[in-house]
Amino acid sequence: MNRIRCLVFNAALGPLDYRVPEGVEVEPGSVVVAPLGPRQIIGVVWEAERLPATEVPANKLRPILHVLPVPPLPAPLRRLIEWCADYYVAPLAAVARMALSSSAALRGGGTVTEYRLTGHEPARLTPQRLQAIDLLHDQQATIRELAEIAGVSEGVLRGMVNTGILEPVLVDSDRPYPEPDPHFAEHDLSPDQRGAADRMVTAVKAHEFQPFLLDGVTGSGKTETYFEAVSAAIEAGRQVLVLLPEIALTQSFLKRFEARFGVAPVSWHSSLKSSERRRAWRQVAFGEAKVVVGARSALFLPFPRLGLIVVDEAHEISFKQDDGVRYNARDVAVMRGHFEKVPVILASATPALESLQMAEAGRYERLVLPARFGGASLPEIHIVDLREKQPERGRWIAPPLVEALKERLERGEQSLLFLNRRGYAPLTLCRHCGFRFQCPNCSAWLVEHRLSRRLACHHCGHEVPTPERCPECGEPDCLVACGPGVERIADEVAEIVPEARVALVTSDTLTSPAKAAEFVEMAANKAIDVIVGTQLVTKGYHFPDLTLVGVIDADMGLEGGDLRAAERTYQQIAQVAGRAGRAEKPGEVLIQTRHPEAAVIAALASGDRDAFYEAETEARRDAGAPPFGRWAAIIVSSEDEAEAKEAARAIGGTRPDFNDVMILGPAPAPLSLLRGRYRYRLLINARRSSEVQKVIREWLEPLRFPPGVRVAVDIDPYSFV
Ligand SMILES: Nc1ncnc2c1ncn2[C@@H]1O[C@H](COP(=O)(O)OP(=O)(O)OP(=O)(O)O)[C@@H](O)[C@H]1O
Ligand SMILES: [Zn+2]
Repeated sequence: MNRIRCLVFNAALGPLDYRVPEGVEVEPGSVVVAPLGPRQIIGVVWEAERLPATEVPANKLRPILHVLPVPPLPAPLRRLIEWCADYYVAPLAAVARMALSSSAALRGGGTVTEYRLTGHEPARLTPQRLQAIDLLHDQQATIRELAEIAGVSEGVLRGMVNTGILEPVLVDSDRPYPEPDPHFAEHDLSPDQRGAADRMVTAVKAHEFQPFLLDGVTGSGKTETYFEAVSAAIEAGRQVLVLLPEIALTQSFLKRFEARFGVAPVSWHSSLKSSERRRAWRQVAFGEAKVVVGARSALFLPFPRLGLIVVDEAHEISFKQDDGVRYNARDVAVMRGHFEKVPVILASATPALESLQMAEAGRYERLVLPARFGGASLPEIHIVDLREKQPERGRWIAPPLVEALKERLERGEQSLLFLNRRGYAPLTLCRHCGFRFQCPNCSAWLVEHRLSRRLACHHCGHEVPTPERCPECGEPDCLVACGPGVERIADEVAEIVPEARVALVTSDTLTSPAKAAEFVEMAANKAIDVIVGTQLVTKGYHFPDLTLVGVIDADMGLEGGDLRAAERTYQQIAQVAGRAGRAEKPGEVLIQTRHPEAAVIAALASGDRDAFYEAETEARRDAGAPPFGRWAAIIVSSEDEAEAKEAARAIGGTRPDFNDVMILGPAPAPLSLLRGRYRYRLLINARRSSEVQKVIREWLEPLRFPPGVRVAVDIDPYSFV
């Protein structure tokens, strides 16, 4: 058989058939280069019977040009790609592209030239060269990447190579990673940890699909416990994938992994240099990289010998991708485990209701760690009713929290204040004329960032310098900040306890893995007294001297009114509370709220997680919401408002009529303008058993739209804006 079918990476084309020239070997999964008109395209050989296409007569078939020097995408990964395309109503090629995530890796191994400082510094330097020298310490990368880091042109750097300030280094992109040693530093596990670990290890050894919900309170040692399963997989000669929700968490994970296994694992995330990406992808594909820790995109790496998947902090919503292929990495991880026939561990102290429900139904095995490791107790939780205990005018920290902060400082212990809002203030207006700063590309207010003296949109990244005068009425010094952001809270802390060393931790300050590492280092060495942070500091971290957690505004997350608002609030506050008192010294948590009577606040105060989840489960059941019913969204957008509206109306006008499917809209999306595109949404609610995907596919397939219109389908949406 020398006819092959290829999945090609061109949005406008379906699968194409080609001929395999004499002497060339391909198999399903092979990555090939094929001609398309005068151009060349990359394709993946696929089983023809699984990928219908129009048959081309044999004499018209063009031969493929060559096979790329990488192993074929393994069959379980091909099945996963098909499943994702089908489940998330996405083009197969768009999903497959996520597996071929390093184009350099596809071209083969070989060497890359990178550059680094030599230490030689001429006496006279241009300002640009000085800037480059300042910023390139400890960096080694290609000229293009260094230019980005240093903020100078590639020409400047080339000049520096010529004068010996920078030197070339040849890097072999196929050099292997050091191997983790499963027995490097084994820990004695507590009886609860042992019980859970044994179950997971048995499943790893049996090499069978088994999802586990590792449900352990904060500080119970979930990481140490699943490390046992990782160890068993390495020993069995298999590869392991650990998914983390954020790059910021990777740093402390790398350290802990190294302490247990002797070397750091291979990491995979969006800020890898291209040479690191190429090396990691190839080492994974050849089965050489043993343990990979990564963000959700690591899920599509071509592991040939996977033995275990771990999803840590599995409840995190950042596992949901909200553009391109809109998938949920937690769910896709379970499916990959299914196709690979390996166990999948979902670890969390605050599991998603969906995951608990799967455990209830017997589909996941629930392993419980009911207590903190080493005898530490869970922190005491107190509610601060803001209606009775008001902060001073223009302040946000109420007297009980002020007192607690001062006390910690006197005792030399650390505090953490949590507010999930970046910047100084969420809204800025003119005192004189009432003008409000709005994003030109989005229906959203600009957020003041005082540290960088800018007003920024948190949706599209649009930024302007904070003006001296109101752009509307021209008054000078008339801008007022409304409401708090973390920067404002940090200022307030500095006023309350001026001697305290305050660290602001948000995605604006922890901008790289190196910055994250620096923060962890400082906090662990007690060079920080008070941490003020967004959701970035709520999970994963383990600082033994941190004994006070203050939640500035527990009501904030409840305002949006979205399906998961209460659950998310519970998770966020329980996680941040879980940072307190993790070692010998007991922890205390103060939660500021105007609604102490709200079910979620009451549950947090009493620590009665089960009651909260039960009530929430009943509410979801009544509403036909997940996991009992299905939601899906269709989002229509265009830069032209009328065009978007017309397309949404056309979709609405052909809505199918089913008894068990309810279709709402089209209506302008709550965020009706985003990144310059006008948006309309339709929401679909269906009973669990009905096939929402099939309904949507058949509904949208016959419709045609102008080229400027985008129609996105979001199955199991998390975002309702
Ligand atoms: N068996 C053990 N031997 C030694 N140290 C342990 C053991 N189990 C846990 N620890 C230590 O206890 C601390 C808390 O454990 P870990 O961070 O794994 O908890 P966790 O359950 O992941 O918490 P969270 O969900 O809050 O992130 C860590 O410093 C960890 O190294
Ligand atoms: Zn914007």
